[in-house]
Order: sequence, then structure tokens, then C-alpha cells
Amino acid sequence: MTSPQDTRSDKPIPKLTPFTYENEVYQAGRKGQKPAITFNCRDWEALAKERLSADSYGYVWGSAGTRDTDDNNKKAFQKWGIVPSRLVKSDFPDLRTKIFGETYDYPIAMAPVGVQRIFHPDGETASAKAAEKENVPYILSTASATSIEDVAKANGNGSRWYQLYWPLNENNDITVSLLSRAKAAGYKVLVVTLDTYILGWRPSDLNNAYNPFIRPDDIGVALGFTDPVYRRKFEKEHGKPIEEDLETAATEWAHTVFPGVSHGWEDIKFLQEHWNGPIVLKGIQTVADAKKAVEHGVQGIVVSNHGGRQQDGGIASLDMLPEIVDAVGNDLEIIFDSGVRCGADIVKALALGAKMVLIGRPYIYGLAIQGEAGVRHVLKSLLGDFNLTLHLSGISSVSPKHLNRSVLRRTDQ
Ligand SMILES: Cc1cc2nc3c(=O)[nH]c(=O)nc-3n(C[C@H](O)[C@H](O)[C@H](O)COP(=O)(O)O)c2cc1C
Ligand SMILES: O=C(O)C(=O)c1ccccc1
Repeated sequence: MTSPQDTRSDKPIPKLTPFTYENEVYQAGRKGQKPAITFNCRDWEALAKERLSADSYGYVWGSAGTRDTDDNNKKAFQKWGIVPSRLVKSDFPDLRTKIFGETYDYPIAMAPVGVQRIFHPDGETASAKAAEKENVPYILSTASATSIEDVAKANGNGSRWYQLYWPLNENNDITVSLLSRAKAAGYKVLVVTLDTYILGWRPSDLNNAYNPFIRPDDIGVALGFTDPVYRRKFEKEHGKPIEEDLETAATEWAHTVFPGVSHGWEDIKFLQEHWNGPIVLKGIQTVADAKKAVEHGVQGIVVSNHGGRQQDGGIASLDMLPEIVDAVGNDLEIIFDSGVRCGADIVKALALGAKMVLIGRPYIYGLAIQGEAGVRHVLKSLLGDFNLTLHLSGISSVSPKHLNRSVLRRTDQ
């Protein structure tokens, strides 16, 4: 008699062994212990709301204009249903994913999210530690409240990527400095966000008159304030160090990384000259732009509308995914985000052709609820839910061979 795990002898057993997190919880329940945080993925938002100030909650929940893009993102998942196959002799699914030449345990990563100290005093440090412990890549935002080097330290042996908000200064010296710091601190993939050269029209933040950048405590400017090139430049222009005029320094840094003007496709070459690893363009929403990304020789794209936070009146990011996959899926790696809330959403985005899915707001809700432990709870819950959804659908791996459009049906037609 072989144990269930022996049937997988052709491949090493992945980290998420059967019943890990759920078993832990049920076992603890036998001793009368109840979980600290709900397992209902759709309830984390409300729980975070209870813990946060109106300003901070408004910031994470906020979306552009009427919120229609954000609403569409979430509704789009419900337009697809997963259809299970029976009598599939598969063990727990193999979740490992190869992307940019590296094998990751799971097809998810933590989306770049700035200003995390407005959600919890430990901010990015907590998230980066949770990422290492749960084996999920962490993407550091340029709008981080913690420096590139400190996040790397917190992330330890974890896998980390760096997201660039691309300064538009004359000689690009700040960009070069940020890239070289990221490289030196072990960030492997460069994610360039294209949809945020200025912040969107966000009624929740306007109503609160709240911009986390421009505040006395300067949350979100850590990368600028620790950057030797930015510091020198400020001192030269103002005749005093940053510390003597934090308000001006924060405002100028905000204008540096959000210049209000976009770069152009011709500028991608510059990044390729200064980054000798994979480059991913985040914010792609059309086949035409996806094809341009291929023409310009980048290694990947994130099909994303920034969680509906930038442009109102938009289509769901998920609705754009299949046609982009059909057009360029063989030419570069396609990552997806915007609207992923629960395990089944991850299944659907992968079935529609994404190689990897970014988790955004949910882990920030976890951070707000309980710091590092809250982030770990969200990651473990999403992975557990995802794992069992695949397993109970008879899908034996995340490879397109097993997980593809054949497992989905439209529910609205
Ligand atoms: C509070 C907050 C801050 C964010 N900051 C950044 C950022 O600094 N850089 C970036 O590329 N995207 C940023 N994003 C967008 C996320 O990377 C991701 O695209 C988005 O959260 C996906 O939508 P969802 O959270 O609704 O799934 C931010 C999102 C939120 C909610
Ligand atoms: O709020 C965002 O979506 C975002 O990208 C951002 C911008 C500036 C600071 C922090 C986050």
C-alpha cells in the first residue's frame, strides 16, 4: 500500500502539503482555540476598516471616480465558472511555476503597494517578512515607507522584485541610482509601472483631503530620502540637507516619481541599458500595447488596471486578459492583477492564460488587521483555498496543460 504522496514520486512534494493550514486550524479547534482572523476572504476588507483610520482605509479602498473600473474588476470573475472533472487520479496539485528562468513554489506574488506604514507601524517590513516565510515573491514599491535595503534585510532569503516609479529628471541619475541600489540589494526582476505618472482622481482621498506623501511624517518617501543622488541634488538646490526641510523634500520627491508626464516607448531602451535582468511592464490593458512590449524586447507584462485606482470608466482587467494572451502569450510572460480576492479568482486568471497573479489589497487588509501575522494569514488562506479549489476541480497542476480555458464556462451568456 503506497501513501498518497508516493504516487507523486516523479516530482518532489511541493511545500503546501495536504491540509497544512486548515489542519492546523482544525487541530487547534479541538483544544478550544478559535482563529484570530476570519477565513472569509470577502470579509477582510470590513475587518481592516474597523482597524484603520478613515484616512488610511480610504486610501487602500479608494478607486478612481465612480469606482466602476474597480467594481468591474471584481464582477468580471463572476462571469466565469469553474467546471470540475471527475475520476481524475491526481494528488494535490503541483503549484510550482517557472517564470523568468526561476521556479517558484506558487503562481502568486505580492503586488507592489506603497506607503504601508499608514496601515501598520511595521509596514513593508512586516509584509516582506511574511513573504519570505510563505515563499511568495515580494514586489517592493518605489513609494515604499521603508528603504530598499531595509526591506531586503527583512525579506532575508526571500525572493524580491523591484517596482519602479520612473522619475523624469533630466539626466536619469536618480533612476540609475534606484536601479543600482535594487540590484545590489538582491531584487531580481524590474517591474515598471506605466499607469501612474500621476495619481488618479480619487474621491475618497479628496474627501479626506489626504495624500500619504504630503504629510508631516512623510510616509512613502523613504526611497528618496535614503537615496544619495536625490539627497545631493536637494542639498545643492536648496543649500540645506533634507532633514532641515522635510516638507519641501517630500513634495519634490513626490513630483520626481510622479512627474505628471509619461515616458514614451523609446525610453524602454534606457532601462534595458541599466538593468541586466528581466523587465516587466505593469499596467498593460490592450493587445496593441502588449505587442509593443514584445517589439521593445521586454520579458513580461502585468495585465493590470491598478485595481481601478487610476482611470475611471474602465473595462475589467480580467476581460482584457484572454485577447492579450492570444496575441502575445508565446512571446513574453503574462502576469495578471486587479480584482483578485479569493482562491477561485486565482484559478480563473491562470485558466485564462496568466502565468502568475499578483495579490494587492487583500494582503494589505491582512497587514492592517494584524501586521506580519495578518499578511501570513491572508497568504496562507489564499493559497489553501486556491489549492483545494484546483484539487476539487480535478486540475493536477498550474501548467497550461491542465489549467486552461477548458475548465471555465461563461455564466452570463
Ligand atoms: C494602497 C495601494 C497602494 C498601491 N501602490 C502601488 C505602487 O506603489 N506601485 C504600483 O505599481 N502599484 C501600486 N498599487 C497597485 C497594486 O500593485 C495592484 O495593481 C492593485 O492593488 C491590484 O488591484 P486589487 O488590489 O484590487 O486586486 C497600489 C494599490 C493599493 C491598493
Ligand atoms: O495608490 C496607488 O495606487 C499608488 O500607486 C501609490 C502612489 C503613491 C504612493 C503610494 C501608492
